[in-house]
Amino acid sequence: MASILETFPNLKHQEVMMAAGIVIAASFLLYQAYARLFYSKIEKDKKPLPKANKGILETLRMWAGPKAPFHFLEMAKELDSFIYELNIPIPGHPKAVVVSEPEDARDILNDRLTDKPLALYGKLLEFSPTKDKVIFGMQADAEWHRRRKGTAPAFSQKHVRRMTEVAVKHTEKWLDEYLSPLVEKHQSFDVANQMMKLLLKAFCETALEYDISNEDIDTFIIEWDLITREYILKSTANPFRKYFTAILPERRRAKQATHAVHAIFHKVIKNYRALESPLEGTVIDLIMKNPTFKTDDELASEIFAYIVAGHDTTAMSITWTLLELGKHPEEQRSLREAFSKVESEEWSNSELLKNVVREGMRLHPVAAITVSRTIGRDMTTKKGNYFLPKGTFVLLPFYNIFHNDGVFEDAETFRPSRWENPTELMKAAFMPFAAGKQGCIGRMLAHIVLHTVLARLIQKYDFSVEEEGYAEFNLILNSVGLRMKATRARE
Ligand code: HEM
Repeated sequence: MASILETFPNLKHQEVMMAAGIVIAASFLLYQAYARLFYSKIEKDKKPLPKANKGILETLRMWAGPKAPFHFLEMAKELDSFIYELNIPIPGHPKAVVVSEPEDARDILNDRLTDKPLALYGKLLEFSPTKDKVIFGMQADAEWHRRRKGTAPAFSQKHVRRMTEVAVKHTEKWLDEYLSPLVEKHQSFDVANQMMKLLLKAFCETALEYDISNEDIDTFIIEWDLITREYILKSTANPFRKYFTAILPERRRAKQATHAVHAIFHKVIKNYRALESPLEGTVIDLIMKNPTFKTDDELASEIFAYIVAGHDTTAMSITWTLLELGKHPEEQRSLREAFSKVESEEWSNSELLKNVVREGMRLHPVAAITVSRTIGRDMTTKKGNYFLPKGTFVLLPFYNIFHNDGVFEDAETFRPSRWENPTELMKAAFMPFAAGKQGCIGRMLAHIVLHTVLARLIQKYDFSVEEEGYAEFNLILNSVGLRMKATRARE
Protein backbone atom coordinates (compact mmCIF):
# COMPACT_ATOMS: atom_id res chain seq x y z
CA MET A 1 0.00 0.00 0.00
CA ALA A 2 2.72 2.46 1.05
CA SER A 3 4.76 1.63 -2.04
CA ILE A 4 1.75 2.18 -4.36
CA LEU A 5 1.25 5.61 -2.81
CA GLU A 6 4.96 6.41 -3.21
CA THR A 7 4.88 5.40 -6.90
CA PHE A 8 1.69 7.37 -7.61
CA PRO A 9 1.87 10.34 -5.23
CA ASN A 10 -1.32 11.87 -6.62
CA LEU A 11 -3.48 8.93 -5.55
CA LYS A 12 -5.44 9.04 -2.30
CA HIS A 13 -5.76 6.11 0.15
CA GLN A 14 -9.45 5.72 -0.67
CA GLU A 15 -8.79 5.58 -4.41
CA VAL A 16 -6.19 2.85 -4.01
CA MET A 17 -8.55 0.97 -1.69
CA MET A 18 -11.36 1.20 -4.21
CA ALA A 19 -9.21 0.13 -7.17
CA ALA A 20 -7.80 -2.84 -5.25
CA GLY A 21 -11.31 -3.78 -4.14
CA ILE A 22 -12.62 -3.70 -7.70
CA VAL A 23 -9.76 -5.84 -9.07
CA ILE A 24 -10.13 -8.46 -6.32
CA ALA A 25 -13.94 -8.51 -6.55
CA ALA A 26 -13.79 -8.88 -10.36
CA SER A 27 -11.39 -11.85 -10.06
CA PHE A 28 -13.73 -13.51 -7.52
CA LEU A 29 -16.73 -13.08 -9.78
CA LEU A 30 -14.90 -14.37 -12.87
CA TYR A 31 -13.77 -17.47 -11.00
CA GLN A 32 -17.24 -18.03 -9.63
CA ALA A 33 -18.84 -17.70 -13.07
CA TYR A 34 -16.36 -20.22 -14.47
CA ALA A 35 -16.93 -22.68 -11.60
CA ARG A 36 -20.70 -22.42 -11.95
CA LEU A 37 -20.56 -23.10 -15.67
CA PHE A 38 -18.22 -26.05 -15.22
CA TYR A 39 -20.19 -27.69 -12.43
CA SER A 40 -23.62 -26.99 -13.88
CA LYS A 41 -22.71 -29.51 -16.64
CA ILE A 42 -21.68 -32.18 -14.12
CA GLU A 43 -24.71 -31.57 -11.90
CA LYS A 44 -27.30 -31.54 -14.68
CA ASP A 45 -28.99 -34.76 -13.55
CA LYS A 46 -28.45 -34.36 -9.80
CA LYS A 47 -30.91 -33.31 -7.16
CA PRO A 48 -30.44 -29.57 -6.57
CA LEU A 49 -29.26 -28.46 -3.14
CA PRO A 50 -31.60 -26.24 -1.14
CA LYS A 51 -30.22 -22.71 -1.44
CA ALA A 52 -30.02 -20.14 1.32
CA ASN A 53 -32.13 -17.14 0.44
CA LYS A 54 -29.58 -14.48 1.44
CA GLY A 55 -27.42 -12.49 -0.97
CA ILE A 56 -23.62 -12.42 -0.90
CA LEU A 57 -23.27 -9.35 1.31
CA GLU A 58 -26.02 -10.44 3.66
CA THR A 59 -24.36 -13.87 4.02
CA LEU A 60 -20.99 -12.29 4.72
CA ARG A 61 -22.45 -9.97 7.34
CA MET A 62 -24.28 -12.84 8.99
CA TRP A 63 -21.24 -15.14 9.01
CA ALA A 64 -19.02 -12.45 10.44
CA GLY A 65 -21.51 -11.39 13.08
CA PRO A 66 -21.44 -12.41 16.74
CA LYS A 67 -24.76 -14.26 16.35
CA ALA A 68 -23.71 -16.33 13.32
CA PRO A 69 -24.39 -19.80 14.84
CA PHE A 70 -28.02 -18.88 15.53
CA HIS A 71 -28.49 -17.56 11.99
CA PHE A 72 -27.14 -20.76 10.43
CA LEU A 73 -29.64 -22.71 12.53
CA GLU A 74 -32.51 -20.39 11.58
CA MET A 75 -31.62 -20.87 7.90
CA ALA A 76 -31.73 -24.66 8.26
CA LYS A 77 -35.15 -24.43 9.90
CA GLU A 78 -36.45 -22.01 7.28
CA LEU A 79 -35.25 -24.26 4.44
CA ASP A 80 -36.37 -27.35 6.34
CA SER A 81 -33.01 -28.88 5.46
CA PHE A 82 -29.82 -29.24 7.49
CA ILE A 83 -27.83 -29.39 4.25
CA TYR A 84 -27.94 -26.26 2.10
CA GLU A 85 -25.87 -24.15 -0.23
CA LEU A 86 -24.67 -20.71 0.75
CA ASN A 87 -24.78 -17.89 -1.73
CA ILE A 88 -21.17 -16.84 -1.34
CA PRO A 89 -18.06 -17.24 -3.48
CA ILE A 90 -15.10 -18.76 -1.67
CA PRO A 91 -11.86 -18.52 -3.67
CA GLY A 92 -10.69 -21.91 -4.90
CA HIS A 93 -13.97 -23.71 -4.20
CA PRO A 94 -16.81 -24.40 -6.65
CA LYS A 95 -19.44 -23.90 -3.96
CA ALA A 96 -19.97 -23.40 -0.25
CA VAL A 97 -22.33 -25.83 1.46
CA VAL A 98 -23.52 -26.16 5.05
CA VAL A 99 -23.59 -29.81 6.10
CA SER A 100 -25.18 -30.32 9.48
CA GLU A 101 -26.64 -33.79 9.20
CA PRO A 102 -24.71 -35.92 11.75
CA GLU A 103 -23.71 -38.87 9.58
CA ASP A 104 -22.70 -36.78 6.58
CA ALA A 105 -20.72 -34.37 8.74
CA ARG A 106 -18.89 -37.29 10.38
CA ASP A 107 -18.21 -38.94 7.02
CA ILE A 108 -16.65 -35.73 5.74
CA LEU A 109 -14.43 -35.32 8.81
CA ASN A 110 -13.33 -38.96 8.66
CA ASP A 111 -12.58 -39.01 4.94
CA ARG A 112 -8.81 -39.19 4.50
CA LEU A 113 -8.93 -36.92 1.43
CA THR A 114 -10.73 -34.17 3.32
CA ASP A 115 -8.57 -31.22 4.33
CA LYS A 116 -8.80 -27.78 5.88
CA PRO A 117 -9.72 -24.90 3.55
CA LEU A 118 -6.98 -22.31 3.85
CA ALA A 119 -9.40 -19.59 2.71
CA LEU A 120 -10.80 -19.73 6.23
CA TYR A 121 -8.08 -21.25 8.41
CA GLY A 122 -5.49 -18.95 6.85
CA LYS A 123 -6.96 -16.15 8.99
CA LEU A 124 -5.53 -17.83 12.05
CA LEU A 125 -2.07 -17.64 10.54
CA GLU A 126 -2.22 -13.91 10.02
CA PHE A 127 -1.86 -13.16 13.71
CA SER A 128 0.61 -15.90 14.56
CA PRO A 129 4.29 -14.99 15.10
CA THR A 130 5.39 -16.54 11.77
CA LYS A 131 2.27 -15.52 9.82
CA ASP A 132 2.38 -18.74 7.88
CA LYS A 133 2.21 -21.98 9.84
CA VAL A 134 0.35 -22.93 13.00
CA ILE A 135 -0.83 -26.50 13.62
CA PHE A 136 -4.54 -25.73 13.61
CA GLY A 137 -4.35 -23.52 10.53
CA MET A 138 -2.45 -26.02 8.39
CA GLN A 139 -3.46 -28.59 5.84
CA ALA A 140 -2.58 -32.19 6.58
CA ASP A 141 0.78 -32.25 4.78
CA ALA A 142 4.04 -33.90 5.88
CA GLU A 143 4.99 -30.95 8.06
CA TRP A 144 1.64 -30.92 9.84
CA HIS A 145 2.18 -34.63 10.49
CA ARG A 146 5.59 -34.02 12.06
CA ARG A 147 4.11 -31.35 14.31
CA ARG A 148 1.11 -33.43 15.32
CA LYS A 149 3.09 -36.62 15.96
CA GLY A 150 5.75 -34.63 17.76
CA THR A 151 3.40 -33.24 20.41
CA ALA A 152 0.92 -36.13 20.70
CA PRO A 153 2.88 -37.95 23.50
CA ALA A 154 2.26 -34.93 25.77
CA PHE A 155 -1.38 -36.07 25.91
CA SER A 156 -0.62 -39.62 27.04
CA GLN A 157 -2.45 -40.92 30.13
CA LYS A 158 0.56 -40.22 32.35
CA HIS A 159 0.80 -36.58 31.33
CA VAL A 160 -2.93 -35.98 31.35
CA ARG A 161 -3.02 -37.30 34.93
CA ARG A 162 -0.23 -34.94 35.94
CA MET A 163 -1.90 -31.99 34.22
CA THR A 164 -5.21 -32.82 35.88
CA GLU A 165 -3.57 -32.84 39.33
CA VAL A 166 -2.31 -29.30 38.71
CA ALA A 167 -5.75 -28.19 37.51
CA VAL A 168 -7.22 -29.58 40.75
CA LYS A 169 -4.58 -27.76 42.82
CA HIS A 170 -5.40 -24.46 41.12
CA THR A 171 -9.14 -25.04 41.48
CA GLU A 172 -8.79 -25.67 45.23
CA LYS A 173 -6.67 -22.52 45.53
CA TRP A 174 -9.24 -20.50 43.56
CA LEU A 175 -12.06 -21.81 45.77
CA ASP A 176 -10.19 -20.89 48.97
CA GLU A 177 -8.62 -17.62 47.95
CA TYR A 178 -11.15 -16.16 45.50
CA LEU A 179 -14.58 -17.72 45.84
CA SER A 180 -14.75 -18.28 49.58
CA PRO A 181 -14.30 -14.56 50.48
CA LEU A 182 -16.92 -13.64 47.84
CA VAL A 183 -19.35 -16.10 49.39
CA GLU A 184 -18.90 -14.45 52.79
CA LYS A 185 -19.64 -11.06 51.21
CA HIS A 186 -22.58 -12.41 49.13
CA GLN A 187 -20.94 -11.10 45.97
CA SER A 188 -21.22 -12.44 42.45
CA PHE A 189 -18.37 -13.10 39.99
CA ASP A 190 -17.76 -12.96 36.22
CA VAL A 191 -17.68 -16.67 35.44
CA ALA A 192 -15.99 -16.68 32.02
CA ASN A 193 -13.25 -14.30 33.13
CA GLN A 194 -12.48 -16.32 36.26
CA MET A 195 -12.49 -19.65 34.44
CA MET A 196 -10.17 -18.27 31.73
CA LYS A 197 -7.71 -17.08 34.38
CA LEU A 198 -7.86 -20.35 36.27
CA LEU A 199 -7.37 -22.49 33.16
CA LEU A 200 -4.66 -20.29 31.68
CA LYS A 201 -2.67 -20.46 34.91
CA ALA A 202 -3.07 -24.23 35.16
CA PHE A 203 -2.33 -24.83 31.47
CA CYS A 204 0.84 -22.69 31.49
CA GLU A 205 2.15 -24.49 34.56
CA THR A 206 1.45 -28.03 33.40
CA ALA A 207 1.90 -27.94 29.65
CA LEU A 208 4.47 -25.16 29.38
CA GLU A 209 6.25 -25.34 32.75
CA TYR A 210 5.68 -21.62 32.94
CA ASP A 211 4.45 -19.68 35.96
CA ILE A 212 2.48 -16.99 34.11
CA SER A 213 2.09 -13.73 36.04
CA ASN A 214 -1.34 -12.26 36.77
CA GLU A 215 -0.33 -9.24 34.71
CA ASP A 216 0.40 -11.41 31.66
CA ILE A 217 -2.87 -13.27 32.15
CA ASP A 218 -4.78 -9.97 32.07
CA THR A 219 -2.80 -8.80 29.04
CA PHE A 220 -3.44 -12.04 27.22
CA ILE A 221 -7.19 -12.04 27.86
CA ILE A 222 -7.69 -8.40 26.82
CA GLU A 223 -5.39 -8.45 23.78
CA TRP A 224 -6.60 -11.81 22.53
CA ASP A 225 -10.15 -10.47 22.50
CA LEU A 226 -9.03 -7.50 20.37
CA ILE A 227 -7.15 -9.80 17.99
CA THR A 228 -10.07 -12.15 17.34
CA ARG A 229 -12.49 -9.24 16.92
CA GLU A 230 -10.34 -7.67 14.21
CA TYR A 231 -8.83 -10.70 12.50
CA ILE A 232 -11.80 -13.06 12.73
CA LEU A 233 -15.02 -11.04 12.92
CA LYS A 234 -14.22 -7.87 11.01
CA SER A 235 -11.90 -9.48 8.47
CA THR A 236 -14.49 -12.12 7.60
CA ALA A 237 -17.03 -9.37 6.90
CA ASN A 238 -14.48 -7.44 4.88
CA PRO A 239 -11.55 -9.56 3.63
CA PHE A 240 -9.87 -6.45 2.19
CA ARG A 241 -9.15 -4.99 5.61
CA LYS A 242 -5.73 -6.63 5.73
CA TYR A 243 -4.54 -4.46 2.85
CA PHE A 244 -5.35 -1.27 4.74
CA THR A 245 -3.77 -1.72 8.14
CA ALA A 246 -1.99 1.62 7.73
CA ILE A 247 -5.24 3.58 7.62
CA LEU A 248 -7.51 1.56 9.92
CA PRO A 249 -6.90 2.45 13.60
CA GLU A 250 -8.64 -0.70 14.92
CA ARG A 251 -6.50 -2.87 12.68
CA ARG A 252 -3.37 -1.07 13.86
CA ARG A 253 -4.42 -1.58 17.49
CA ALA A 254 -5.03 -5.28 16.81
CA LYS A 255 -1.56 -5.52 15.30
CA GLN A 256 -0.10 -4.05 18.49
CA ALA A 257 -2.09 -6.64 20.40
CA THR A 258 -0.42 -9.42 18.41
CA HIS A 259 2.99 -8.06 19.49
CA ALA A 260 1.89 -8.03 23.12
CA VAL A 261 0.79 -11.67 23.08
CA HIS A 262 3.79 -12.79 21.03
CA ALA A 263 5.99 -11.32 23.76
CA ILE A 264 4.35 -13.73 26.23
CA PHE A 265 5.11 -16.73 23.98
CA HIS A 266 8.75 -15.65 23.77
CA LYS A 267 8.88 -15.45 27.58
CA VAL A 268 7.69 -19.07 27.66
CA ILE A 269 10.60 -20.06 25.39
CA LYS A 270 13.13 -18.10 27.47
CA ASN A 271 11.80 -19.64 30.65
CA TYR A 272 12.13 -23.18 29.25
CA ARG A 273 15.72 -22.56 28.19
CA ALA A 274 16.55 -21.37 31.70
CA LEU A 275 15.13 -24.51 33.38
CA GLU A 276 17.85 -26.69 34.90
CA SER A 277 16.06 -29.96 34.32
CA PRO A 278 12.87 -29.53 32.32
CA LEU A 279 10.23 -32.22 32.68
CA GLU A 280 10.37 -34.68 29.79
CA GLY A 281 7.43 -35.07 27.44
CA THR A 282 5.46 -31.94 28.29
CA VAL A 283 3.94 -29.90 25.46
CA ILE A 284 6.73 -27.31 25.70
CA ASP A 285 9.46 -29.93 25.96
CA LEU A 286 8.25 -31.71 22.83
CA ILE A 287 7.83 -28.49 20.87
CA MET A 288 11.28 -27.22 21.87
CA LYS A 289 12.95 -30.50 20.89
CA ASN A 290 11.08 -30.88 17.59
CA PRO A 291 13.60 -30.23 14.76
CA THR A 292 10.73 -29.06 12.54
CA PHE A 293 10.90 -25.69 14.28
CA LYS A 294 13.96 -23.77 13.15
CA THR A 295 13.46 -20.30 14.62
CA ASP A 296 12.08 -18.83 17.83
CA ASP A 297 9.15 -17.38 15.90
CA GLU A 298 8.28 -20.87 14.66
CA LEU A 299 8.44 -22.15 18.22
CA ALA A 300 6.33 -19.22 19.40
CA SER A 301 3.71 -19.93 16.72
CA GLU A 302 3.26 -23.48 17.90
CA ILE A 303 3.11 -22.42 21.56
CA PHE A 304 0.50 -19.88 20.50
CA ALA A 305 -1.63 -22.68 18.98
CA TYR A 306 -1.61 -24.71 22.17
CA ILE A 307 -2.27 -21.79 24.49
CA VAL A 308 -5.17 -20.58 22.37
CA ALA A 309 -6.70 -23.98 21.64
CA GLY A 310 -6.03 -25.25 25.13
CA HIS A 311 -7.46 -22.76 27.58
CA ASP A 312 -10.46 -20.75 26.41
CA THR A 313 -12.26 -23.73 24.84
CA THR A 314 -12.10 -25.59 28.15
CA ALA A 315 -12.81 -22.49 30.25
CA MET A 316 -15.84 -21.61 28.15
CA SER A 317 -17.20 -25.16 28.23
CA ILE A 318 -17.03 -25.06 32.05
CA THR A 319 -18.69 -21.63 32.03
CA TRP A 320 -21.60 -22.77 29.84
CA THR A 321 -22.14 -25.91 31.90
CA LEU A 322 -22.10 -23.90 35.13
CA LEU A 323 -24.73 -21.58 33.65
CA GLU A 324 -27.01 -24.56 32.97
CA LEU A 325 -26.37 -25.96 36.44
CA GLY A 326 -27.19 -22.56 37.91
CA LYS A 327 -30.52 -22.68 36.09
CA HIS A 328 -31.14 -26.25 37.23
CA PRO A 329 -30.46 -26.49 40.99
CA GLU A 330 -31.98 -29.98 41.05
CA GLU A 331 -29.11 -31.19 38.84
CA GLN A 332 -26.58 -29.68 41.26
CA ARG A 333 -28.23 -31.48 44.17
CA SER A 334 -28.23 -34.81 42.32
CA LEU A 335 -24.55 -34.41 41.48
CA ARG A 336 -23.64 -33.64 45.08
CA GLU A 337 -25.58 -36.64 46.27
CA ALA A 338 -23.75 -38.86 43.77
CA PHE A 339 -20.36 -37.44 44.89
CA SER A 340 -21.19 -38.07 48.56
CA LYS A 341 -21.31 -41.83 47.89
CA VAL A 342 -17.78 -42.17 46.45
CA GLU A 343 -14.21 -41.03 47.09
CA SER A 344 -13.17 -37.69 45.51
CA GLU A 345 -10.95 -39.49 42.97
CA GLU A 346 -14.12 -41.09 41.60
CA TRP A 347 -16.16 -37.90 41.21
CA SER A 348 -15.13 -37.30 37.63
CA ASN A 349 -16.20 -40.84 36.68
CA SER A 350 -19.79 -40.15 37.79
CA GLU A 351 -22.18 -41.00 34.94
CA LEU A 352 -24.41 -38.19 36.14
CA LEU A 353 -21.58 -35.67 35.79
CA LYS A 354 -20.62 -37.03 32.36
CA ASN A 355 -24.19 -36.54 31.17
CA VAL A 356 -24.32 -33.02 32.59
CA VAL A 357 -21.09 -32.11 30.77
CA ARG A 358 -22.27 -33.74 27.52
CA GLU A 359 -25.49 -31.78 27.70
CA GLY A 360 -23.69 -28.50 28.51
CA MET A 361 -21.38 -29.01 25.53
CA ARG A 362 -24.26 -30.02 23.29
CA LEU A 363 -26.35 -26.94 24.04
CA HIS A 364 -23.35 -24.60 23.91
CA PRO A 365 -20.66 -26.12 21.66
CA VAL A 366 -17.67 -23.81 21.79
CA ALA A 367 -16.63 -24.79 18.25
CA ALA A 368 -20.15 -23.77 17.17
CA ILE A 369 -19.28 -22.88 13.56
CA THR A 370 -15.50 -23.11 13.74
CA VAL A 371 -14.99 -26.27 11.73
CA SER A 372 -14.97 -26.36 7.94
CA ARG A 373 -13.39 -28.64 5.37
CA THR A 374 -12.71 -28.99 1.64
CA ILE A 375 -13.95 -32.33 0.44
CA GLY A 376 -11.36 -34.32 -1.47
CA ARG A 377 -13.64 -36.38 -3.72
CA ASP A 378 -17.10 -36.14 -5.28
CA MET A 379 -19.64 -37.29 -2.71
CA THR A 380 -23.36 -37.75 -2.34
CA THR A 381 -24.87 -37.07 1.05
CA LYS A 382 -26.68 -39.90 2.87
CA LYS A 383 -29.38 -37.51 3.96
CA GLY A 384 -31.11 -35.87 1.02
CA ASN A 385 -28.96 -37.53 -1.64
CA TYR A 386 -27.30 -34.27 -2.62
CA PHE A 387 -24.25 -34.24 -4.86
CA LEU A 388 -21.19 -32.34 -3.59
CA PRO A 389 -18.42 -32.01 -6.17
CA LYS A 390 -14.79 -32.50 -5.16
CA GLY A 391 -13.39 -29.25 -3.84
CA THR A 392 -16.67 -28.11 -2.25
CA PHE A 393 -16.15 -25.94 0.80
CA VAL A 394 -18.27 -27.42 3.59
CA LEU A 395 -19.10 -25.65 6.80
CA LEU A 396 -19.84 -28.16 9.57
CA PRO A 397 -21.67 -26.12 12.18
CA PHE A 398 -21.80 -28.16 15.39
CA TYR A 399 -24.39 -25.69 16.66
CA ASN A 400 -26.81 -26.88 13.97
CA ILE A 401 -25.93 -30.55 14.42
CA PHE A 402 -26.45 -30.40 18.19
CA HIS A 403 -29.66 -28.36 17.93
CA ASN A 404 -31.32 -30.53 15.32
CA ASP A 405 -34.73 -31.57 16.69
CA GLY A 406 -34.67 -34.57 14.39
CA VAL A 407 -31.67 -35.89 16.32
CA PHE A 408 -32.19 -34.48 19.82
CA GLU A 409 -35.79 -34.39 20.95
CA ASP A 410 -36.70 -31.01 22.36
CA ALA A 411 -33.20 -29.88 21.39
CA GLU A 412 -33.29 -26.47 23.13
CA THR A 413 -33.89 -28.03 26.55
CA PHE A 414 -31.06 -28.85 28.97
CA ARG A 415 -31.82 -32.45 29.85
CA PRO A 416 -28.77 -34.52 30.93
CA SER A 417 -30.94 -37.63 31.31
CA ARG A 418 -31.29 -37.82 27.50
CA TRP A 419 -27.77 -39.30 27.54
CA GLU A 420 -28.80 -42.29 29.67
CA ASN A 421 -29.99 -44.10 26.54
CA PRO A 422 -28.66 -42.20 23.55
CA THR A 423 -29.74 -43.25 20.04
CA GLU A 424 -27.10 -44.16 17.46
CA LEU A 425 -27.83 -40.88 15.69
CA MET A 426 -27.24 -38.89 18.88
CA LYS A 427 -23.91 -40.65 19.33
CA ALA A 428 -22.92 -39.93 15.72
CA ALA A 429 -23.97 -36.31 16.11
CA PHE A 430 -22.09 -35.53 19.31
CA MET A 431 -18.53 -34.55 18.36
CA PRO A 432 -17.60 -31.32 20.16
CA PHE A 433 -13.91 -32.11 19.56
CA ALA A 434 -14.52 -32.82 15.83
CA ALA A 435 -13.35 -36.14 14.37
CA GLY A 436 -10.86 -37.54 11.89
CA LYS A 437 -7.17 -36.83 11.47
CA GLN A 438 -7.43 -33.12 12.34
CA GLY A 439 -9.69 -33.64 15.35
CA CYS A 440 -8.74 -32.16 18.71
CA ILE A 441 -5.36 -33.39 19.97
CA GLY A 442 -6.14 -32.20 23.50
CA ARG A 443 -9.55 -33.81 23.88
CA MET A 444 -8.52 -36.27 26.64
CA LEU A 445 -7.00 -33.47 28.68
CA ALA A 446 -9.98 -31.17 28.12
CA HIS A 447 -12.41 -33.94 29.00
CA ILE A 448 -10.74 -34.82 32.29
CA VAL A 449 -10.07 -31.22 33.31
CA LEU A 450 -13.69 -30.27 32.61
CA HIS A 451 -14.98 -33.05 34.84
CA THR A 452 -12.53 -32.62 37.69
CA VAL A 453 -12.89 -28.83 37.90
CA LEU A 454 -16.69 -28.90 37.72
CA ALA A 455 -16.91 -31.69 40.30
CA ARG A 456 -14.85 -29.67 42.79
CA LEU A 457 -16.94 -26.52 42.28
CA ILE A 458 -20.29 -28.26 42.63
CA GLN A 459 -19.31 -30.51 45.52
CA LYS A 460 -18.57 -27.52 47.74
CA TYR A 461 -20.87 -24.79 46.48
CA ASP A 462 -24.36 -24.09 45.22
CA PHE A 463 -24.31 -21.80 42.19
CA SER A 464 -27.10 -19.49 41.10
CA VAL A 465 -27.34 -17.12 38.15
CA GLU A 466 -27.33 -13.42 38.94
CA GLU A 467 -27.00 -12.11 35.38
CA GLU A 468 -27.24 -14.48 32.46
CA GLY A 469 -25.32 -12.36 29.93
CA TYR A 470 -25.39 -13.43 26.32
CA ALA A 471 -23.68 -15.61 23.72
CA GLU A 472 -21.22 -14.08 21.31
CA PHE A 473 -19.45 -16.01 18.60
CA ASN A 474 -15.91 -14.92 17.93
CA LEU A 475 -13.83 -17.91 16.84
CA ILE A 476 -15.50 -19.79 19.67
CA LEU A 477 -18.92 -19.47 21.30
CA ASN A 478 -18.29 -17.13 24.21
CA SER A 479 -20.48 -16.56 27.21
CA VAL A 480 -20.28 -12.83 27.89
CA GLY A 481 -21.41 -11.10 31.06
CA LEU A 482 -22.54 -14.19 32.97
CA ARG A 483 -22.41 -13.43 36.69
CA MET A 484 -23.09 -16.10 39.25
CA LYS A 485 -23.28 -16.24 43.03
CA ALA A 486 -22.17 -19.12 45.17
CA THR A 487 -23.30 -20.24 48.60
CA ARG A 488 -21.77 -23.02 50.65
CA ALA A 489 -23.49 -26.30 49.87
CA ARG A 490 -25.05 -28.07 52.83
CA GLU A 491 -22.96 -31.12 53.81
C1 HEM B 1 -13.51 -28.27 25.72
C2 HEM B 1 -12.33 -28.11 25.20
C3 HEM B 1 -11.98 -28.25 23.74
C4 HEM B 1 -12.79 -28.31 22.65
C5 HEM B 1 -14.31 -28.25 22.61
C6 HEM B 1 -11.93 -28.45 21.49
C7 HEM B 1 -12.38 -28.57 20.20
C8 HEM B 1 -11.56 -28.71 19.10
C9 HEM B 1 -12.03 -28.87 17.75
C10 HEM B 1 -13.49 -28.90 17.33
C11 HEM B 1 -10.95 -28.97 16.95
C12 HEM B 1 -10.95 -29.14 15.43
C13 HEM B 1 -10.91 -27.76 14.83
C14 HEM B 1 -11.03 -27.76 13.34
O1 HEM B 1 -10.89 -28.75 12.69
O2 HEM B 1 -11.28 -26.68 12.84
C15 HEM B 1 -9.78 -28.86 17.78
C16 HEM B 1 -8.48 -28.88 17.33
C17 HEM B 1 -7.39 -28.73 18.13
N1 HEM B 1 -7.36 -28.67 19.50
FE1 HEM B 1 -8.97 -28.69 20.71
N2 HEM B 1 -10.63 -28.46 21.91
C18 HEM B 1 -10.61 -28.36 23.28
C19 HEM B 1 -9.49 -28.38 24.08
C20 HEM B 1 -8.19 -28.47 23.65
C21 HEM B 1 -7.03 -28.56 24.49
C22 HEM B 1 -7.06 -28.63 26.02
C23 HEM B 1 -5.94 -28.55 23.67
C24 HEM B 1 -4.47 -28.61 23.98
C25 HEM B 1 -3.92 -28.48 25.08
C26 HEM B 1 -6.42 -28.49 22.31
C27 HEM B 1 -5.62 -28.43 21.19
C28 HEM B 1 -6.07 -28.51 19.90
C29 HEM B 1 -5.21 -28.45 18.74
C30 HEM B 1 -3.69 -28.26 18.76
C31 HEM B 1 -6.02 -28.60 17.63
C32 HEM B 1 -5.58 -28.62 16.16
C33 HEM B 1 -5.30 -30.04 15.79
C34 HEM B 1 -4.84 -30.21 14.36
O3 HEM B 1 -5.20 -29.43 13.49
O4 HEM B 1 -4.12 -31.18 14.11
N3 HEM B 1 -7.79 -28.44 22.34
N4 HEM B 1 -10.18 -28.72 19.10
